[in-house]
Amino acid sequence: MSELRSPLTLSWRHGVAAAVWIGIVLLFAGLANAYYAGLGATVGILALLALGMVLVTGYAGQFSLAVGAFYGIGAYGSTLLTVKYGWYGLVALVLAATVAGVLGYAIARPLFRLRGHFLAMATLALTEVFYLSVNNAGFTGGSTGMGGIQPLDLFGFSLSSSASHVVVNWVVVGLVVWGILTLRKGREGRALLAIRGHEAAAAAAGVNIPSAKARVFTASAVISAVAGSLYAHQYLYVNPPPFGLQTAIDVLMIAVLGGMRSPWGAVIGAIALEVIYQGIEAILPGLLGTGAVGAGQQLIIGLLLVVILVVRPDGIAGALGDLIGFVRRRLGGDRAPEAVAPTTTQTSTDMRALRRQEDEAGPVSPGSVVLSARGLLKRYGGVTAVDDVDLDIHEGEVLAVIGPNGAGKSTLVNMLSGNTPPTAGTVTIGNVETTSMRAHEVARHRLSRTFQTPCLFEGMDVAATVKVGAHLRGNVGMLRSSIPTPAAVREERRLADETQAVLTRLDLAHLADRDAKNLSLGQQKIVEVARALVGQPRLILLDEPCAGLNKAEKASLMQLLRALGREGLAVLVIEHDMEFVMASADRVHVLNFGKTLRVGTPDEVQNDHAVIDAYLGVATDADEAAESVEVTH
Ligand SMILES: Nc1ncnc2c1ncn2[C@@H]1O[C@H](COP(=O)(O)OP(=O)(O)OP(=O)(O)O)[C@@H](O)[C@H]1O
Repeated sequence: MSELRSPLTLSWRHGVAAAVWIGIVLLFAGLANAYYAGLGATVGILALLALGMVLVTGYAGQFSLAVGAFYGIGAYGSTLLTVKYGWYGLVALVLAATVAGVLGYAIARPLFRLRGHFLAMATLALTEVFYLSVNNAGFTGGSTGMGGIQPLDLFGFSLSSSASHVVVNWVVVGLVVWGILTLRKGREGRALLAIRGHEAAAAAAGVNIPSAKARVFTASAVISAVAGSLYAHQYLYVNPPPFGLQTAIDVLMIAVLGGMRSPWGAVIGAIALEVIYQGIEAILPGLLGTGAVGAGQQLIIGLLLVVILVVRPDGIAGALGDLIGFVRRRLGGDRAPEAVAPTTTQTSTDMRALRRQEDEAGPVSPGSVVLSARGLLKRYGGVTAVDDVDLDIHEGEVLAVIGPNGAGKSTLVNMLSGNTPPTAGTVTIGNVETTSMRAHEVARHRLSRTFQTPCLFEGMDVAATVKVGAHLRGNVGMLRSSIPTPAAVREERRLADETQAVLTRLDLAHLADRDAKNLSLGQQKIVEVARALVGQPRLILLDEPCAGLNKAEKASLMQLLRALGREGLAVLVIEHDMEFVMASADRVHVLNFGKTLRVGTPDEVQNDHAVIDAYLGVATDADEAAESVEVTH
């Protein structure tokens, strides 16, 4: 269902879901004997650890194995505070989780400069460092560990039975699942998914990537520490092994098995792994003898993971999600989503005639300079991609940047938007110099952009993809959108309305709940334009928006750009389609080998011999070149 139609809200359905959850937990706690209740409580702790991994790895796409360290901080923190200093258990739990959160936040910035397997190695090293530290430190009891921990006391009610552990652990799991599901519907959750999908596009939408990664890592550290604290109060004894590499690997197995992209994956994975272990323990001794259990478990789980990774990388939760979708469609009589043909209300495709109509609709009168670039230079080693370019974009103006392949057009736009730092030169937006700002900081000056290759986000529908562009139109943070507070709900409604307005304007409303990645290239390009517009920019940069568009769609886009200009927006468009450029632009900036070749009106440029020679091709006369309808590269 579209994110627009399934908004962030607090309804009676949440109450029913909570009642069902608690009912199942109480039923299990009441029916299970002490052995199975203990097992159930431990599975709850593992589910919590996997939920932390879902946040960092599944949502934000950052592969972290630091879970062992924060789990241990929670367990040892609670133990030290309660056993050595006599603190009240709940207060110790909160303090241990706070310490884990603060530590997580402090190390996140340097840590997330790393990517991929370097990040995985560094986070695994954190777990190992923690393990070695507690294993060798005297005050933690070294390899012997520490005992004497008392059961958690919940306002006079001692949680000493296995049944009470089940209830507490699974209520905490339920709260975290709800928080993570809710987070996904708000601006912070969307920002995380956008980071996972395409960092440059997320930054261009105004997402502060280092800060978002640090916050999600902090949240994950806190969840892991709470799990550690619950572990300590359940087992009443801590020693180093549960907080080492093996736990990090077990939690990874749970997340992979259940599915990393959904909090349900963590719950399903934790239960499934335990059921598989129990099944192997029950069946294997009869077949191969008791000695085969250990190796058999490793082998079967390993094979299962390989199969899951190959067949269903989104795990059991992903497969179940598809099954539920299928059943719902069958019951509702819906058909599976089909490819949607490009649609447009545009009937005429004669761009010159349309331009005349647009000019009659109201003249575009360029206002003050919105963006000014001076002496922009970009070198990549020996290649000078952009060479001493000056450029001004005015309010209400459509400026086209054209030039042969490799002329430096995309590099120029990347420097204007903060995606690429210039080697020399300055960029000023309004009165503010933005030269050395990063993309998310430049976006705050109401600059939006699209990319040459559409940058969409895995698993997001069109509505949510577009809503990412409204990131800077809201300010609700991670905690408030996980709860969700009335302010968060109000903000989401406003963002949904603004998104709906842009979708309607761009003829995309009927695609709102389609997976954006499944659309045609042309539709994906328009979705990107919508994402850029929903942020209500004063300057929009479009990198080859016509690629993949049919004639009618190009004509619609051309009319849209003219209309945006009339509304006072400054538009910079890179395009190879000359018919589109000549019809939509007020001025054309021609680049060749990184240098400015000519700046002028469409008429001036298309009659310029230097431009014809360099870009439009050696023509016998200017008119012939002007007639060159489409230049493809
Ligand atoms: N990250 C990079 N590292 C090295 N060279 C680069 C990099 N990005 C661009 N270049 C080089 O800079 C020059 C300009 O590239 P750019 O992509 O800006 O051109 P363009 O005009 O946008 O081309 P096209 O129309 O094909 O998109 C090219 O020679 C390109 O190979």
